[in-house]
Formats: sequence, structure tokens, C-alpha cells
Amino acid sequence: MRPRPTSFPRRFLQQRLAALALVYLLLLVLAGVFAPALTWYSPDTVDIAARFAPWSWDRPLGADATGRDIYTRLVYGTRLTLGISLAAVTIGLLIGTAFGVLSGLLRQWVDTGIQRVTDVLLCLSATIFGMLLAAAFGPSWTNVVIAAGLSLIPVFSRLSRSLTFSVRNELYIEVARAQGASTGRIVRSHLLPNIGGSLIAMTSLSMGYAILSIAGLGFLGIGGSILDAEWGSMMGAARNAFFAHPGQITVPGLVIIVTVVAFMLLSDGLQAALDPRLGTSNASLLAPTRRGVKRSLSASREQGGDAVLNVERLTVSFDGREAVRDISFSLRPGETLGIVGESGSGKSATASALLGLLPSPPARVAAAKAQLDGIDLMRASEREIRDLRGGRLAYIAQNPMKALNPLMTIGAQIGEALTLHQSGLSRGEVRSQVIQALAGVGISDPARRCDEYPHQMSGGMLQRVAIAMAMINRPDLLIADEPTTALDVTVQAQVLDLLNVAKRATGAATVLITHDIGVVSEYADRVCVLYSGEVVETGPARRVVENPRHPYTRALLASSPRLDGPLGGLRPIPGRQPGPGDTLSGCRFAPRCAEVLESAGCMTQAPTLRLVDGLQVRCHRAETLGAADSVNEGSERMQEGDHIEAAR
Ligand SMILES: Nc1ncnc2c1ncn2[C@@H]1O[C@H](COP(=O)(O)OP(=O)(O)OP(=O)(O)O)[C@@H](O)[C@H]1O
Repeated sequence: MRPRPTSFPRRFLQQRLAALALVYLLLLVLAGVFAPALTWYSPDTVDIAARFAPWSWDRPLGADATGRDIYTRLVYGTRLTLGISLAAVTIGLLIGTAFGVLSGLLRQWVDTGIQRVTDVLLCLSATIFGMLLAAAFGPSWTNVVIAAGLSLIPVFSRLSRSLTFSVRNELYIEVARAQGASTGRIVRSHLLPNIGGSLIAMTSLSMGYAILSIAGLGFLGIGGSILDAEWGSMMGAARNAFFAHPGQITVPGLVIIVTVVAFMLLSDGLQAALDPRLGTSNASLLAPTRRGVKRSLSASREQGGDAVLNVERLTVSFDGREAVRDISFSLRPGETLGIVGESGSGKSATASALLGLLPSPPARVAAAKAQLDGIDLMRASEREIRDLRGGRLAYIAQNPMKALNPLMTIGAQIGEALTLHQSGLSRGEVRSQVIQALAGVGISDPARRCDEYPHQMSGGMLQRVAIAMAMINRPDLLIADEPTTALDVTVQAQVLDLLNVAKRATGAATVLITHDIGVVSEYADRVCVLYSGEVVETGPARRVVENPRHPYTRALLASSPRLDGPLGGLRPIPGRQPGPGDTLSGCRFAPRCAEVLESAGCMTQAPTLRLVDGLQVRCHRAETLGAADSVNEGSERMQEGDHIEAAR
């Protein structure tokens, strides 16, 4: 059974020591607030007659060198100690987090500049800062706050920088960008909530650090006055009587230690409780889904009207090396184009280029034409592209576990996708549309599921959620990048069927990216086979699969498992495809090709795409390569490895 979600208070209370620490700290705060009611002496009144008075019922902790009641001063000291520490931590938190997030998000020189500043701050401790400020402006608690605050900036800056680095490349950030969210929105909705838990825990830890620093500065007399009721100053005032009256120092010292430890324990507890992924004990996230959507392979393929997507000669390069070269295709409403190829063939680069998600530099995208329903994707501003993404242009990522923000509920994430593109919806309307969308992708009890977090769902369910999220704005074009790769085989077909159903319901054109040519034959209308960044064969899916003309397509088919295929009949493609920087004088597939023929020009001339028997094929020998039965023949010869030698 799936574990029940637990709330934050419940998760926190499970951390016994942290809960105890919180109680102690709350009592401390209350003691500071109600100090006059809890004490019966004035914290500052000198009474020489009571000098070093031992403990009594009247003075439970005795009196100091000037006869002031130690208990009273400790209670009042809570105000100054905690107040100053809180102010210092606030400075460190605000400035440090801003530095860290900017550093983690922005360009190299901003990062380097901020790093140098925080390195300098890190070298100078609160004590050095405090002494410098006291030397320049005289002792004051304001200087102590600034000194302790400055010393905390690097702590928060480094933490938030490394957290930003780790979160900024998460798939759910990419998906949020693909949904059309701006950088500010991504920082607010996805980055800060994800790094917030660690920052809150660090705030608690820093309170302990600040108390120690401030006590040190108070001990040295760098604070306002050694007469002030502050724990460090109390120890400083008693240092001359240390051996004769050790209790004068050890009592405030102990209170400082216990308080610092309490903040550390609270920090640990908060860290554990703020991450909802830690709130369930059962880590199994792969429980099977309740039911799938009925397979309907004979789906009617609604193909009509003009092309919704028109791409001509799309080229993507990274640092000047072409990863995708001159790819052209078009898609009509309701049509599915399968883009298939081995890892590194340029499938994702093509999708990301269309979505405008490639970072430039290193990426450079060019195309003679890339139009979504007449909108020029190459010339659209960042804002226009953002408005399209998640609205008319939807994206489904490979791994649903990583594509959803782990700290936001499912409902909040789908709701965000909706409100980013539809304004004026009330909270109730958003919720009801989200519930409807979840029900539409076959999620049972959608009203309850809405309030669950991603880690409480199975991989198949999460991909259903991702489909609901992509489809909620009824997109014109859906790009699904290997949507089933991360899933259990048993749910892969369910998810692909669901995509088909969703596509039919909305009439969206779909680009289905996959390395599995078997999937293409079942779910796509047309297919584009990519090899080393080039289209090597394209045409109607069934025709390509049943009678491929390119040796690479045949090799892909021979290496793909089929239910009706012979046992042990899979033939891997030997060798590796050339990378973006590799130059070859002839066909890029020639070194691995079973049909390579020097006299046909395979080794010397790069083939162009030609129309052969209703298919576009990039092969010198396409006309001579026959029907489907030669798929196995060709791969058998490939196994022998002769072609590799021949190609050399
Ligand atoms: N950000 C990047 N910087 C440099 N090179 C990149 C970048 N992204 C992709 N590439 C290169 O572009 C080529 C195509 O990569 P792409 O991710 O599009 O392949 P793919 O077919 O989608 O592979 P997979 O199935 O593994 O996702 C690869 O050689 C890859 O190394």
C-alpha cells in the first residue's frame, strides 16, 4: 500500500530532539518578552552590599561583582542576545541568498565577481569585522549586528549558489520554461521553494553561530556597554573573578551552549521535515498504475488542414560543431511525426531548438523556416516564445519523476501551467479544471490526488500528470521527448495510448521522439530517421518500417525487439555514429553500413536526400536496396564486420 502523506507539523514532531529544542527556544523567547513579570530585580541596579552574593531563594543564581542579580540579567539578556542574533542572521540571509542565487543563475563574470567578494568576507571573521568597526566608530550593538551579519553572508551565499546550481538544471525547471514561465517566476515558484528548506535550516544553524559570535564580541566589550544585560557581556564582566567565582562565567556560558545546541537540533529537524520526500517511509515510487487507458491502435488519424508546424533546413550547432544539419519536416493538425535515432543523433537538440530551450552559447540555431501556425519561431522574442510554450506549444519530458517539482503538489503544478496562459480564473475554477484534467488522463480520485506530491505517485501516474499538464491549454503542437523511456515496460503502452487519446481529443500535432522504431511504427503517421544529426530516411511510418530503403533504418529495425521476431534475433549495430565535430568525406553511415560500396561513391561523396519509391532517402544505393526481407540479410552481413574493413 502506498504510504499516507504526512503534514509538516507531524513530520517535525517525529524529530523528538528538534521538537524539544523548539520548546526550549520558545520558552527562551517568552522569557525575554515577559522578563519584567518573571524577575523581581532590575537588571541594571547595582547593589554593592550584594556583591558576589551566593544563590538563595531570592537570588537563585546569586549576584555578580556589582551585586546585580544574575538570574534577572540572564532573563533580560535573552532580549539583546536573540534580537541582535536575529538581526545579523537576517542580513546574512537576505544578502547572502541574493548573492548566491544571482551567482548560480547568471553569467560567468557575475559569478566570479560575487565569489571573490564572498571569499574576502569568509576570510574576515565576525571578530575582525567587529574590532575594525569598533575601532572606526566606537563600540555599539549596531556594529556587532553588521559584523556578525557580514560574516554570515558567505555562508548563505555559498549554500544558495550550490543549491541553485543543483536545481537550475533539473528537468522540472526546463519543463517550467517549456510551459512559458519567466526567469522571475521560475525563481519564485521553483527555485526558492526548492532551496528554501535548506535555507530555513541554515537560518536556524546560523542563529547558533551568530549567538556565539555576538557573545565573543560582547565578551571583548565591543558591544554597546559591558554593563548591558547580554550573555557575552555578562561573561566579559565576570572574567576578573573567574577563579574566585567561576559560576559568574559558567552560568551564562552554559546558557549560550545549550541555546546554540538547540538551534543546531532545530536546524536538523527543520531540514528533515521541510522536505516532503522524507515524510513517507516507503520509498517505492514505482507501484503499478490502477488501470490504463484502453489500447486503441486503430486510432483514426485526423489529418486535415494546413501544416501547423513547418520546419525547413533546421541546423543546430554547439560551439561551432553541427549536431543537427538541415532537417526539414512539416506537421498537420492531429498528425504524429516520429523522430527516431540512436542516442546522440540529434533528436532532443531538434526538439529543444523548436522550444527555444537551448542555451546560447554554446548552442546556435538557424533555419530557413521554423513556423508554428505561421509564427516564426526563429524570430520570435523570448517573451513571445514564452507565451507559446506550455500554451500552443506543449512539451512532455523523458523522466516524469524529474520533470515535476518535488516540493509542489500535483494540483499546484497543473494549475500553474493553466494560469500562466489563462488569466482571470478563480481558484475554484482552476482547481476544477485541474481535477477534470487529471480525470481525463485516467487518474482515479483526482480531487485527492491533486493535493499529493510527485513522490507519492508511480512513474506511470506521473507521466499521466505530465500529459494532463501539457494538454490543459489544448496545444497546437505537442513535443514528447522519449515520454516512456523512464517507465516500466508494462506502463509504456498505456502512456503512449493515452498520448494518442489526448492528441485526438485536442487535435494537437505531435512530435514523438524515441529511439524505438517499433514505437514509431505503432504510434506515428510519419517518421523521420535521424543519424548523426541528419535525416537519412523519412516518409509514411508504415512504409518506412515495412520497406525501408536506408541501411541505417534497416539496421535499427533489426536491432529493435519485436514480439513477432525470432528469439535471439536482435542484431546490434556495430561501431558508433560520428559525433558533431567528426568530418567524413562520404556518407556518414558508411563506416557502419552493411551495403557500403566504393564504386557507388559511399566513401567519397556525401549523399543527398532523394525521393525513392515514395520515401526521402539519403543513400547512394537506395534504388538497389530491395524489400523488407533484406533487413535481416543486411544485418547478418553487418555482424560479420566485413563492411567495417571495407569502409576503411
Ligand atoms: N548543450 C550541449 N552542449 C554541447 N553539445 C551538446 C549539447 N546538447 C547536445 N549536444 C550534442 O549534440 C548531439 C545530439 O544530442 P541530442 O541530445 O540531441 O541527441 P539525442 O538523439 O536526443 O540523444 P538521447 O537519445 O541520448 O537523448 C550529441 O552529440 C550531443 O553530445
